[in-house]
Amino acid sequence: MSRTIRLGSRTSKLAVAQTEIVAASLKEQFPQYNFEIVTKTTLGDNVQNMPLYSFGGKSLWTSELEELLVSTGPESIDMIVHSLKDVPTNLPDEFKIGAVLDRADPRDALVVRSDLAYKSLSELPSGSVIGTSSVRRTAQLRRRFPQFQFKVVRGNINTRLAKLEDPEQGYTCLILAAAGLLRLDFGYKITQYLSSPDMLYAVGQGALGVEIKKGDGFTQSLLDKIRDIPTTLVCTAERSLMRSLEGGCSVPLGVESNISSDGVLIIEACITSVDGNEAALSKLSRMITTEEEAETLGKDLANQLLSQGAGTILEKINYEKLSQS
Ligand SMILES: NCc1[nH]cc(CCC(=O)O)c1CC(=O)O
Repeated sequence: MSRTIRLGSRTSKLAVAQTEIVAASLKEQFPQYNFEIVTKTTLGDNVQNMPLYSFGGKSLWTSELEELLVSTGPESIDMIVHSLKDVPTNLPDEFKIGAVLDRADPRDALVVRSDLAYKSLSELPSGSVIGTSSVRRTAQLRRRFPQFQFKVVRGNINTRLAKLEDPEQGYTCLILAAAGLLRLDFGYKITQYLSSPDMLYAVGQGALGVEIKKGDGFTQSLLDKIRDIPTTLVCTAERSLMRSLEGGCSVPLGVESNISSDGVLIIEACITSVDGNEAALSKLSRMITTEEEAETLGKDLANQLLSQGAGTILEKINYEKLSQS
C-alpha cells in the first residue's frame, strides 16, 4: 500500500478549498502517494461575536491543528494548510512554514449588496454601512471616506455574504479579500478591486502557507517541489516588516508589494490610526535574491515607517487596547 500524507485544514469551505489546491499540486508532483485532508475547528472559528483584537493570543487559527501536527495518534497530520495571512509571524518553536505557494490576487475587494446598483466606494452615498471587522480595513477607509459608517461582521465568507443580503442587518457592502472570494467562485460578486492609496492589503493576503514540524525532512522535501520562490521572497519581506512592528499585538498594517522578473521588490506600507486621522506611509524598493535579504528589507521598511510616525500611532493603539481589558 502506498504511503498516505495527511493535510490538516480548518473546517470552513475556503480552508478546505485551499487545502485541496495544495493536495492537488502535491499529487501532481508525487503521484505515488495518497494525500488525505483532515479538518478541525479552531478557536477563531468559534468566537464569532467579539472583535478579534480583544483576543490577546495570536494563534486563533493554528493551535488546534498544531496539536495534530505533534500528535502520534491516529489523528496525526503531516502539514497544515493556512491562509498565510492568518499565520502568526512568530510560530511556536517546534514549527515552521515549510512552503509558501503562488499567490492569488492579494487585493481587498468591495462587494455591494446585490439589490444596489453602486459599483465603487466613490459612488456609495454618505452614511453607507461598510461591513468589516478588520481594524486595518476600517482605519484605512475612515481616512479616505469619513462619510461612511462601519459595522463589524463576523463569520466565514459564506456567512458574511448571507448577512450582507439580509436587509435587517443593514449592510450596504462588505470588504473581503479577493482571493477568498475567487477561490470560492464568488468572483462575480466583486464590484471593485481596492488598491493604494485607498486600501493596502494585509501581510500575506492571498498566499497559502504550509506549516510543518521543524526537522520533518520528508514533508519538507515534498513541499520544496511546490513552493513558489518569488511569492516566498515577497511574503518573507512582508512578514518581517510586520514582525518588526508588532510588540505582541496585531497592528493595522497595510502593504502593496510587487516583485519584477529580475528580482526587484517594491513594497509600499502604511500604518493608520484606528480613527483614520493619522497615517504613516513608506515605500522601499531593492533587488532581492535570498530570504535573508527579504528579511532585511522588511526590517528596514519597518524602521522607515517608524521614522514617519508609525511608532506614536502604534503606542496609542496598544494603550487603547490595554485600557479595554
Ligand atoms: N480573516 C479571515 C480570512 N483569512 C483568509 C481570508 C481570505 C484569503 C486570504 O486572504 O488569503 C480571509 C477572509 C477575508 O479576509 O476576506
